[in-house]
Amino acid sequence: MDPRLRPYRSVLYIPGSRDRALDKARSLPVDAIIFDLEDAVAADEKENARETLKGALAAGGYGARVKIVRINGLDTEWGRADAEAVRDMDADVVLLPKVNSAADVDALAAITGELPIWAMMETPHGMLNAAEIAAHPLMAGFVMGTNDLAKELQTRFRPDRLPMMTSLGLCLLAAKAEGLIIIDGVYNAFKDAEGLTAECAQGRDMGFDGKTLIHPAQVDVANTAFAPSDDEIDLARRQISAFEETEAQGQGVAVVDGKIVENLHVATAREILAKAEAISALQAG
Ligand SMILES: CC(C)(COP(=O)(O)OP(=O)(O)OC[C@H]1O[C@@H](n2cnc3c(N)ncnc32)[C@H](O)[C@@H]1OP(=O)(O)O)[C@@H](O)C(=O)NCCC(=O)NCCSC(=O)C[C@H](O)C(=O)O
Ligand SMILES: [Mg+2]
Repeated sequence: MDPRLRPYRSVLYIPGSRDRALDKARSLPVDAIIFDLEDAVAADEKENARETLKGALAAGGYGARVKIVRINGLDTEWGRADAEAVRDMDADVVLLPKVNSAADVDALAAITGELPIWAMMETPHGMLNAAEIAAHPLMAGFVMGTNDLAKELQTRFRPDRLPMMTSLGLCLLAAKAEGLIIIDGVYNAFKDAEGLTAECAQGRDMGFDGKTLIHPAQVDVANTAFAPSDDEIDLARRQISAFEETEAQGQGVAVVDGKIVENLHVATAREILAKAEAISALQAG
C-alpha cells in the first residue's frame, strides 16, 4: 500500500506498563498504537514498562495496526536504554518526545539505525525548527503534543484552540512539505464525545491525518471523523465522471452542484476514493 494512503484515523496511546490495556488493544479497531514509555508511565515503573512492552510485542496479535513505541527523551536517565530496547522490539516506528531540532533526531538515529522515526511536536523550539525536523531523512511522521505545548506556551485550553493555531499550522506546513503523516493532539476529556467530535472535525478540516487518543471510548469518533464521508465519496465520483465527460468534449472545466471542477479537483477526488478503499481494505483484512 502507498504509505500516504495508509489510514491513521485513530492512534491510541497505551501505557507500556498496563498489561490489561496492552491486551485490550489487540481487539480495538484502531489504525495505529503508540506504546508509551514516557509520560503515561510513572518514574518507578519505567524499567518494568520496558520489559512488559517487549513481552507484549513479542507475543504479537496487533495485526495490521501500526506499532509505534514512544521512548523517553535521550536527555533522561531512561532514554538511551529505551532506544536500545526498541531497536530489538517488533516495532514499526520509534517516537521521540519533545523534539527541538534535527540534531535530536540524529542522536536517536545513531542508536536505532534505519527504523523510521516520528517526532512529538510539543516545544517552542520544535515549532520554530519544524521544517528542518520534517526534512530529516528518517523522519516519517509528526504527532502534536498539545498538552506539553499548552504548558510551554502558557496558553489556556479553548474549544476553538485559537492559541494553538500558529503551532498547529507551522507543523502542518512542515509535514505536508515533506510528505509526512501528521496526527493531531489528544482530547483530554475522554468521556466528552461531543467535544471530541468537534475537535476531530476541526483537525480533519485543517488537514491532519488522524487523532491521537487516550481511551477506547474515543476510537469510533476518530475513525468516523477522519474517513471520507458518504457525501464526500458520492461527490468525488460525480466530479470524476463529470470531468471525464467534459474532457471527452475537449473542455477543461466541468460544473458539479454549481461549482467548477478542474483537474486539480479531480486529483483530490481520486485521493478521497483511494483513502476510502484503503480503509475498506484495512477493515476487511
Ligand atoms: C485515562 C485512563 C487512566 C482511564 O483508565 P481506566 O480507569 O482503566 O478506564 P476504564 O475503566 O474506562 O477502561 C475501560 C477498559 O479500557 C481499557 N483501557 C483504558 N485505557 C486504555 C488505553 N489507553 N488503551 C487500551 N485500553 C485501555 C481498560 O484497561 C479497561 O479494559 P477492561 O478492563 O479489559 O475492560 C486510561 O485510559 C489511560 O491510562 N489512558 C492513556 C493515558 C496516556 O497514555 N497518556 C499519555 C499520552 S497523552 C500525552 O502525553 C500526549 C502528549 O505528549 C502531549 O503532551 O499532549
Ligand atoms: Mg507530551
